[in-house]
Amino acid sequence: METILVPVITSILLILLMKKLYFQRKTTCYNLPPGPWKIPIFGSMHHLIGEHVHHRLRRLAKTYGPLFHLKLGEVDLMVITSPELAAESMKTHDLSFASRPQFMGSKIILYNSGDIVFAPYGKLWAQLRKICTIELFSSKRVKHFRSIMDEEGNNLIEKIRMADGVPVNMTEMLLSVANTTISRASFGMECAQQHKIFSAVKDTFKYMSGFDLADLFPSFSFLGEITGMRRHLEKVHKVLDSTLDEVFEEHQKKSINNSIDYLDEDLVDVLLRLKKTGELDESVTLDNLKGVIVDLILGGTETTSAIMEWAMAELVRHPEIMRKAQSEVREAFKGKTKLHENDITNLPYLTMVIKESLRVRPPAPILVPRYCSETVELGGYTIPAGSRLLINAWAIMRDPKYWKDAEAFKPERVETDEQDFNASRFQYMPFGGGRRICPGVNFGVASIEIVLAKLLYHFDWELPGGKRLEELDMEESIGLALTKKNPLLLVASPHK
Ligand code: HEM
Repeated sequence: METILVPVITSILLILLMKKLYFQRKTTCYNLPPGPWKIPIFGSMHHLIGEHVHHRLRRLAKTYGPLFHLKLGEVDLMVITSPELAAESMKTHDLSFASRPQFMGSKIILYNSGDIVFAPYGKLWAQLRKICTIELFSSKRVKHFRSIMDEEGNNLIEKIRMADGVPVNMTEMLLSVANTTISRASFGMECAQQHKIFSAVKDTFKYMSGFDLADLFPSFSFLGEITGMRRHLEKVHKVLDSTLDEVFEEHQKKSINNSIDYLDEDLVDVLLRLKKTGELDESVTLDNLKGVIVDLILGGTETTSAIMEWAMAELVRHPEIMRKAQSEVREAFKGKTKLHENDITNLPYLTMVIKESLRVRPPAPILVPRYCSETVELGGYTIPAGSRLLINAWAIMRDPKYWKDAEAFKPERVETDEQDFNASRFQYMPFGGGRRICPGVNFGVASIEIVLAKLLYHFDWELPGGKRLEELDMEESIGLALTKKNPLLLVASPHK
């Protein structure tokens, strides 16, 4: 019976899809950017198979130019691979591209995309974004959170010390530091539900890329049913939602019994205070606040740990650069038994190492997709309303047209090239750009800086088992962020 059902269902599906796509095609006739050849129904999907999407998209840009078009099922996807066009989309036409596409994952997990990352451009997004800028990541608050980063950095140093020369799994340890830092900033010191929440979030990110069948054929929502995606997401959402409810309730109870000082507030406290004091628009619900917390975990954990991991791998591969970075830190803090975060403010060479790591290994290589809300002209082509836009920041930041010796890891280049985090020149934009630029830049960079400074100050580093530097594999894997495929194992010897 099953053997008959599968081809029957597939055929019905194909007929329905063809009919729909045929009628769609007849109604539109735009001057679209060029793109590779397509097959019926699936369009250019087959061009994305075989390697990581940022690599594949760079290869396609070499043939079709800095703005090309992919038809992926029902979706028109535009891909930008030049700073000029990135600026056009994020500056000149910032408003037209300020929205996000709506994915099944973001709708189910993030309260109908009622969070910051996936909210369509509009009133809700503006409210949540304002909370981020004024409250969650204000310089005062980030300064306060630096003490959490400091403590977590010290705990890491102790763990590595205890390994006593046995190779340590830096990948695992750095992720744990990033997770604990975000957890403490969000929920406070003790959060019994932390692991449940983090593992539920981890369970969902693979459905947020927009490349799932249900997201490429959005008007055929039953595809989510057939592939099992909807069921899985709903199950995870239920666990995540009820656990976040518990955390919010506990915080609410705590705030009724005690008044909490500004600097003792964790991020859940801040969100609840804003809700209680009526500083938020009435349309902002508790679900939106839970969505914000999920965003902080999604956006602020693996991105930060990935860059610390890549930076350590690059430093170990380049002993000259490692020596220079270590000399800077060791000279600055000579004689101290412990580095305090207050001291870690003026380390220009370390900042260069971080900026260069973000250039060669941006944690979000194709940023976060944008949605075109009105038809615009871009680079001499028409981008129809409803198209999705990807900016291949990874390819732009490795383009030899803009970067000398582009593939090489050279922190010194930061002295001559402008690499600011605000993407004022769109050759460098690890945090995106325009009005949806990452709001967690200061938080992220502070944690990376504090942890790396401590690692470099306290230890000398080498590969285990007498491995040669060239043997350190730098293979990539893409999950929530661009990470090393294989864990980074290093031997640490305490610096006397
Ligand atoms: C090295 C660390 C990080 C990198 C490379 C990074 C990168 C990015 C990128 C590329 C975007 C999309 C920007 C765009 O569309 O133009 C983004 C958005 C976002 N990031 Fe980050 N991020 C980092 C750390 C953080 C941290 C620590 C947090 C919070 C704890 C955070 C929260 C967010 C949020 C909420 C958004 C959505 C903004 C919006 O849509 O308005 N990120 N990030």
